[in-house]
Amino acid sequence: MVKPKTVIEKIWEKHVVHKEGDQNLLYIDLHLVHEVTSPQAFEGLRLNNRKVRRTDLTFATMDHNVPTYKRHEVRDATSKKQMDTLQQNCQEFGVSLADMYHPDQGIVHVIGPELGLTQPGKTIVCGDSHTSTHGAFGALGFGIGTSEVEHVLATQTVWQGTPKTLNLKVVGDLRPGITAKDLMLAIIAKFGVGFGTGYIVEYTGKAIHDLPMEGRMTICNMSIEAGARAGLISPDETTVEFLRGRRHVPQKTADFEKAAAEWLSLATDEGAEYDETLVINAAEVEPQVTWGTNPAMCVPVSGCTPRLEDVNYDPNVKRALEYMGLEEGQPIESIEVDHIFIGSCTNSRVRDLRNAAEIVKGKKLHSNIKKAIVVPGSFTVKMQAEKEGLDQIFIDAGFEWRNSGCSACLGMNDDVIPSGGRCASTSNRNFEGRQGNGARTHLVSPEMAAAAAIHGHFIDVRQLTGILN
Ligand SMILES: CC(C)[C@H](C(=O)O)[C@@H](O)C(=O)O
Ligand code: SF4
Repeated sequence: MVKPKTVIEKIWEKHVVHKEGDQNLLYIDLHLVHEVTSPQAFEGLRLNNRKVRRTDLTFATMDHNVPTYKRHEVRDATSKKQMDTLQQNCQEFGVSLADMYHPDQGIVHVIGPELGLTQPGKTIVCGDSHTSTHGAFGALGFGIGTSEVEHVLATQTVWQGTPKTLNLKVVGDLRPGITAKDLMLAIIAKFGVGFGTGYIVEYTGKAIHDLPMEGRMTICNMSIEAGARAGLISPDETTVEFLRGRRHVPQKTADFEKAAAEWLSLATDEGAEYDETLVINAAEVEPQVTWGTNPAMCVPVSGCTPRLEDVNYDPNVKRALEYMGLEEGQPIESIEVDHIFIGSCTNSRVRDLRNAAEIVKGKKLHSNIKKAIVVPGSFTVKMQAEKEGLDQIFIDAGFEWRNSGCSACLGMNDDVIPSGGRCASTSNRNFEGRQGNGARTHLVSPEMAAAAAIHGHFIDVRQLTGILN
């Protein structure tokens, strides 16, 4: 009998082209490039007189630094330089680029799946930690450093240590009104920011496979916040249907069906073993809100910030509460916010925007809110959302409707939260200073961000939708 295998083992084995001890040289099927982590890599090629080995497997976009308000107004000199450099490098090395005016432009982890570049079974790298997002498709997506970006550009391979595998098993069903973001925040809150260290995580269980691709991307995206090397979900019919008809998948029906059959065969076999298994019950998950400065500092919206005596006077908790300007034991619902950010590679796809718009529709921003922005993950998302009239729903409520990019997810462009500002954010990181010096970030789902926008403080969105009274 053939030994049952996980999707991780199946993809891994197909891509190891050379081994030295514990180190494996992996062939890379797709290399995504952005302006921040590529300049030195291209410079390295230039100095060594090398070419990009597979320009056909390399795609670049501008996302981190692009202005989302007025496209042509790049105020920051470093941002401008990085974008100009990417433009020149792509031209010189023959790499296709979606620059900030290109219809395919968007956050690198949004456009890969959107264009059908991301496919099951592929090894995908990018000089960006959230490359794990692509794992939603049953692909192995790794974030790599700039020197590795150079290595992949030159050789289309990368060195990786042999991974350990972890089964993050989600039992039970998510209750109505609970999102993939809540589930992932609850997973990190339960198992900690280090549970994935050294592992490639596969998310399994019915609740995971019931999620649409957007929700799966939200889950896999945040694997990195738990220290995982990658996170993925076995491909299934939902994966196949999402990809059907996209630009880079086989176009003829017969060819697509053949590819789809191969993709489905990659799913983890019944009885396959993992190095480690963790279990969470989806039915216990409530809407989540982070109160601290890492994603595990998170509680249900009905909860409170920790009491110091309950956490042994943990200095990290104390410091986080201080930075966040919160009291110990403070009810989450009493926390008032003044900024709202709906966007980032975690939650900026059309479905995310639709879900937020549903909450906002016909309402107005609360007077506590100084600024609320909606930043579509890509130009394509923006166009689709506008076609559906979502932009108008947000604008009527008092939100700003922006152009696509990473925006206020990180303080690398003009969209920063001011010092002392408190933001309900749909992004993935709440580190000190992440959204700007002294800015305070609370990670939530798009629905919860929308609810906070209307009420000026955190509130269980299920109260607004009639799921809870
Ligand atoms: C700028 C880039 C290297 C960085 C990353 O790797 O994740 C960014 O995308 C982030 O989210 O902090
Ligand atoms: S949206 Fe945020 S997390 Fe995603 S790639 Fe951009 S900066 Fe990184």
